[in-house]
Amino acid sequence: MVRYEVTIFHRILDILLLVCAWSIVLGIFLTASQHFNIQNNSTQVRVLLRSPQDKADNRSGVNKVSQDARIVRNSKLPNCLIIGFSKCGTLALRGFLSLHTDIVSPQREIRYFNVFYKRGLQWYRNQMPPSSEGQITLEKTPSYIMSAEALKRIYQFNSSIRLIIIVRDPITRLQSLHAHMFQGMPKSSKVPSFREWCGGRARTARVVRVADYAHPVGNVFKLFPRHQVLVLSEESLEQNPLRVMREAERFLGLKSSISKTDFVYNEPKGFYCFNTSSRKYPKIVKSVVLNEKTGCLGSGKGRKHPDIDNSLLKELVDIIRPYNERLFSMIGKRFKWKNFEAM
Ligand SMILES: Nc1ncnc2c1ncn2[C@@H]1O[C@H](COP(=O)(O)OS(=O)(=O)O)[C@@H](OP(=O)(O)O)[C@H]1O
Repeated sequence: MVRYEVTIFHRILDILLLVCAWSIVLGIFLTASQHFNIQNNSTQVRVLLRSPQDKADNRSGVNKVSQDARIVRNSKLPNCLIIGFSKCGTLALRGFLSLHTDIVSPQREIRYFNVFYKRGLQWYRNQMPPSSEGQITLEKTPSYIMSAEALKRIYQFNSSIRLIIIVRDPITRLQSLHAHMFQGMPKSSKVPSFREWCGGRARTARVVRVADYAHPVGNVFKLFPRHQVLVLSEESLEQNPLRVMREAERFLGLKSSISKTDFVYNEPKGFYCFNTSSRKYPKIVKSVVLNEKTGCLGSGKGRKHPDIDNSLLKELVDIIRPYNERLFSMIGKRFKWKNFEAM
């Protein structure tokens, strides 16, 4: 009886050992096949980019649709951000930079660091266009600079990221904002005049919220070293986009690839627009919302600004000038702003 029980016990032990051994073999097999699959996938992506045409297409961002779907895995998180300021030419700046063969950029403002942060980094990455090794991924959300919290998040995300800031004559920025908020509203709606909108007795506080660049730029400099931050002006971008592109290329450590034939001055629009016959134009059409026929940014850019009477102008200059001076001493350069030069 005892012998019989011992035999049964040995049989059960044998079965258990056999099961264990099979589990180990199966485990090894599954890990190996997974590993093989990953290797295989990345090889697939690399092989896709191997032919000279593929490489050229990918560098210029002109990927065929069928390839796009597969290369999308290759999207990278941004290593350069345009963080502000709204109404200061941020779209033109991002668009013109997208002319560079080594820069890719999503079409929309992603607002990850201030609005959609909870969606996580994988979501943020998924918003980026595909890029090849060595290309810079550039995202622009002009409201980042107005949030100290967003700036901290950017620092935590990548403390060596490159940041671009663009500013503009603050009084023109006020006019631009007014036009943005009220132009195209139905005649029946009560639109405040520019003077009313600038505020009555509470004018200073109202105006300073828009016109003080020094405070938000100071928040950037509290976190990031100066050499990682480029401050540009809308006026230079508007008058000489090529010169601004050269400055940005140097800042990003890129060889110059944007040329004067990439832009054309469009008389009716009153701005430089993309040259529709440039070989880079198909890439631009994918990354910037524009009028495809003219190559100019849409009607939301270059609106007619409200007039300012002389007494209001003088008042605004007196309020704003000290803030400009703070900005200039902080960034170590001055911008010639016509509203302030004249007074
Ligand atoms: N090349 C070119 N084409 C069109 N517009 C140009 C260009 N360069 C600079 N700008 C100026 O850009 C201003 C809009 O700024 P943003 O793009 O930063 O606006 S936004 O915050 O994204 O809404 C816009 O302001 P408004 O003129 O007040 O509409 C333009 O003056």
